[in-house]
Amino acid sequence: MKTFNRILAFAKPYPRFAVPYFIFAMASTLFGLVNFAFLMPILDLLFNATKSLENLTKPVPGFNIDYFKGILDYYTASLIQEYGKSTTLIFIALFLISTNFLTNIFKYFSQLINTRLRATVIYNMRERMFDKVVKLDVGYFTNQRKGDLMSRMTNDLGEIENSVIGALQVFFRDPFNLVIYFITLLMIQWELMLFTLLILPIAGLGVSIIGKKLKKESEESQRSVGHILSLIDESISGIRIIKGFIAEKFVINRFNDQGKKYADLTNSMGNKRELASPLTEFMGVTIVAIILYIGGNLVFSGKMEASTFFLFIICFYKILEPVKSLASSITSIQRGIAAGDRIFDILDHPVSIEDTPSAKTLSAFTTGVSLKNIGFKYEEHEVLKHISIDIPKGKLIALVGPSGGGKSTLVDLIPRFYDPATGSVEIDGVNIKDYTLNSLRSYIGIVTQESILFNDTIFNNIAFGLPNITQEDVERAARIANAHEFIIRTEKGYQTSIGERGSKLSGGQRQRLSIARAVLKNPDILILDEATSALDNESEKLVQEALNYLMKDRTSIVIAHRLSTIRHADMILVLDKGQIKEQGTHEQLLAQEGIYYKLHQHASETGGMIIE
Ligand SMILES: Nc1ncnc2c1ncn2[C@@H]1O[C@H](COP(=O)(O)OP(=O)(O)OP(=O)(O)O)[C@@H](O)[C@H]1O
Repeated sequence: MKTFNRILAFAKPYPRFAVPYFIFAMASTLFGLVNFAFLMPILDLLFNATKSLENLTKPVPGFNIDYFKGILDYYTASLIQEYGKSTTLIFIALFLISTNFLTNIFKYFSQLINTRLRATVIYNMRERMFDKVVKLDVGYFTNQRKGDLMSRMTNDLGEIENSVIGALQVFFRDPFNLVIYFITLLMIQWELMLFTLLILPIAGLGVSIIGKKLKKESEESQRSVGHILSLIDESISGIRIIKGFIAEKFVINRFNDQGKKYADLTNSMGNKRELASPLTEFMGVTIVAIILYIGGNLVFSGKMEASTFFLFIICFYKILEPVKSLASSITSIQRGIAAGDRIFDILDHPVSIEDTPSAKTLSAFTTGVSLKNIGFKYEEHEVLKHISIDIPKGKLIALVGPSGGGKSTLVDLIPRFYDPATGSVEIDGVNIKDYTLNSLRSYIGIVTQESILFNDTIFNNIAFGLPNITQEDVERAARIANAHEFIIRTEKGYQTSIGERGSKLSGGQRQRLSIARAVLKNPDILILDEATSALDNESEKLVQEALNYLMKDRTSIVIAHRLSTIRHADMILVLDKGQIKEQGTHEQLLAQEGIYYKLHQHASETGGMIIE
């Protein structure tokens, strides 16, 4: 129930939906009831049971069925006396049509409110989820979580849209209908009504058992969708490797296994879900049969009029409808709640890297960045140990070392993608945790090994996230990054869309766009993870030139793979197994004939790239 309430809370403030909905639903039900009431005089007319006006007096007002029936009898008799039976039938039929029209028009209005409620809740939930996902710590996003996250943001929300909000409609509308019909039935024949009231809960029991089973299966099935999405994502992004390794059969089998699991679950859930409605209907009809027997005998013995009994039966049927939909809602809501739980799992996930209450704005960078006795673990895996580095402003620091040595982890600590377990990162002597994240990151530019581009225009990829950027600004950055020439040769220039992850561009072009983005941001501190894949000579030259410009006069920390970059570095740090093993300039390190010396030897033989 807690999850249900939390989902509902996305519709706040409630009165904007509840008040108009209540008015329309009430009007619709009341007109529906009046509509049925007109069936009584029609039946009396057809069966020739209408009393004549002389035998009738205007009924005394009161809140009971006799009064309403008395009124109908009285006016029907008056109409018959004045216009004859056939014309009276037309009148009543016209009343029937008008009340039915009103019933449906109000029903339609109430549906409109529901539709808006549904759209609002889903819109708000999706927005809140995306907001949260973007704010989650970098460490949250592992590969297996990607598909799961996508599944929660699409399927689980869809599930909520279909089940919970659908059920909400039923929960709002049907209890109200039920009460009105119950009151009417009580007014018609309370003994008969009390009897039915006793039997109805038995019908509900089976349904609630089905609902509980469904919730468990539903959780499993949503997890399974997450796996399926991960597999699709992995296979599409890795299609070259799959084909290259002739691994199609392997991935197809893996996918089919997961698909089969999901199909079995869907099947089993469908079997249970579909049982709810026929089960209640069957129970309902059994009860109607009993009522028919008891009520019929009341009519035979003259204790109840045939038309009144008819109204009772119709009202009872009317009750079955909401009971049935309430029953199926109880089952479908279980799936929605399972989906809701998965969504709240994300919304409630703690974010550990955020501004402290006393965080200040970093407003100037004057002396340098220092890492003081840093230690870091990924869960239990110790990755960095006792790292201390001073990076004076304006210097270029190259990080080299074997793969898995901890280079990427180390640079991730500077923009606070992770916080160190021990020690501190300081800017101008102040722990970066004392600065606001936004101000800290506004001083840092990042160029990653794989160019991270988005499915948007070239302009938007370069101006990415920066406010008030003009065409001139973007062009200037692109020229500096050696990208302008190729951009203007594309179909729509800066307005050309580059496809998903920049798939319509070459590797070198992608790199130059990421460099242009960093040039435009003009950060004081640059973190650069040099691409390891070699480009052709021409492209390599263009990229290198662009990088050289980008690093000029900045404080740069480079995970370096190119000897040319490393040679220019003011200081080279050799990181191995999480520790700084060697430190110095190119010449100093070569003279030591240690790890750097070996890496350099190897790189010289393989064409200038230090790649382990
Ligand atoms: N998200 C993570 N969760 C758990 N362990 C991780 C994670 N990221 C990296 N590691 C581990 O931390 C160690 C250091 O990884 P890191 O990526 O920092 O090394 P690196 O020197 O940058 O390597 P490379 O040059 O290959 O990129 C590795 O042993 C790696 O397996």
